[in-house]
Amino acid sequence: MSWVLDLVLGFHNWRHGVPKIIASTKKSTSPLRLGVLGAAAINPCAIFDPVSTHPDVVISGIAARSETKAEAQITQYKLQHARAYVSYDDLLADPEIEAVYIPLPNGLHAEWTLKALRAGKHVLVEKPIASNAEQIRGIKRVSEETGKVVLEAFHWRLHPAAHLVKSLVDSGDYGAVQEVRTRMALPAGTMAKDDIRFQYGLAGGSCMDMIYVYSATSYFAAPSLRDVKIEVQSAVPRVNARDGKIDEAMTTDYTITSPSANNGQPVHCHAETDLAVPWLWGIIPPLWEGTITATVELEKATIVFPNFPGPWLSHTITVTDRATGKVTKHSAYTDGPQWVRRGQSWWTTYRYQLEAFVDRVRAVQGGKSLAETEEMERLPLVGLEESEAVMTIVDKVYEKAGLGVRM
Ligand SMILES: NC(=O)C1=CN([C@@H]2O[C@H](COP(=O)(O)OP(=O)(O)OC[C@H]3O[C@@H](n4cnc5c(N)ncnc54)[C@H](OP(=O)(O)O)[C@@H]3O)[C@@H](O)[C@H]2O)C=CC1
Ligand SMILES: O=C1OC[C@@H](O)[C@H](O)[C@H]1O
Repeated sequence: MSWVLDLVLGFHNWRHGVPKIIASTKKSTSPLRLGVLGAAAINPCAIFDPVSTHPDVVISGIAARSETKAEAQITQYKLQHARAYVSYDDLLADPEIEAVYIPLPNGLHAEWTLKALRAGKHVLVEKPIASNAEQIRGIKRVSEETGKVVLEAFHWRLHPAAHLVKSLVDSGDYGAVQEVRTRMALPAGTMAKDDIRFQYGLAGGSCMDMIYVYSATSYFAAPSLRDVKIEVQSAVPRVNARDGKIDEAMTTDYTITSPSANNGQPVHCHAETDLAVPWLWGIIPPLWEGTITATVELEKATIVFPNFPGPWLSHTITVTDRATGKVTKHSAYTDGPQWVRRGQSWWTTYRYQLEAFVDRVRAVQGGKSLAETEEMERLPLVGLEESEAVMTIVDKVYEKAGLGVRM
């Protein structure tokens, strides 16, 4: 999967002249020193590329289970400030490293986030941040104890396009939210059969991997996720042939009820994930099934946000008036209600994510408490409360489907 992202990113960067921008980016005198746990396939797109244009952060090290693998990434991506570490523990023990990015398999996220926090590092951890909501509560406690930042890599949530849709939904101009539908699917064969996503022991499964669908429904269904009630009405899995505990696909219906919105009435949500859409007649790859969309039905309009996890590539958000059928189009690549006057049209969702992470770490290093940074305006973030609410949906979906909460 990650090779597809690399290819798309290469094209995007070429189209926007990013190589020249990278070459002219000057680092600050004391940039944030970031270590990476694992020479994962996602690293180039999700962390190396954004770091290359951020003036205040450098990759200082990569740890891998094999030193040669870490060295190979350092060489291939010309990470001139980085050194290879022979183990994740070694990297965490290095006092020079101030923050870490964790792109390990899902089942290792909580364990290494806790170890990193206890080693005094700030943490940017891949989605899903943990295997279940209980683990997130543990992360929250240790983050508060240590005063270190933890950000789940819900990169799409930090892009101006997501903020724009949220502001349209919450504006009240289109009435109350009635339903939110999301879908994410990939043709069978996109991932190898033994990919981490198909391994129960590593907290795999389509709901875990494509958790964006639950992140989006909850973001748009309620103005805030504080004190929401989540009830899952149905969760229908298609299980993996090699492992009956792995949901290769899942179709879910649930409600999100917010005490402070919609007169306390539940908002219906429908989410679909599929990591392996079967080939047509077993011979034709269903490329048309690579669909990723979020649709918000409001009293007076329907808002469609196509490719919501990757709006940096290109997007057109449509608002269709229910009474007249009139369609209004929107897009946002910079600025918006949260970033105000910040960003560049070529910034990826991962670049916005890094901006948010570094901003927050710098605020904490500058003497602000975690709670104070949460209150700071103009500091977009995805808080652990939101991570917990999203994971609570996933836990309840797995319980309803009879597959058991991930461990
Ligand atoms: N934000 C996004 O757009 C994306 C996010 N992701 C997320 O990133 C994470 C990694 O995904 P991806 O890069 O595709 O996965 P990879 O399989 O390429 O990377 C996982 C890394 O985990 C390490 N690892 C440690 N223990 C194990 C183990 N027991 N089995 C397998 N690997 C192990 C390996 O590191 P080493 O051997 O180098 O030590 C490996 O490099 C996942 O959580 C996924 O959800 C993935 C793709 C896109
Ligand atoms: O963006 C993504 O698309 C496909 C997934 O497998 C991947 O992990 C995810 O983050």
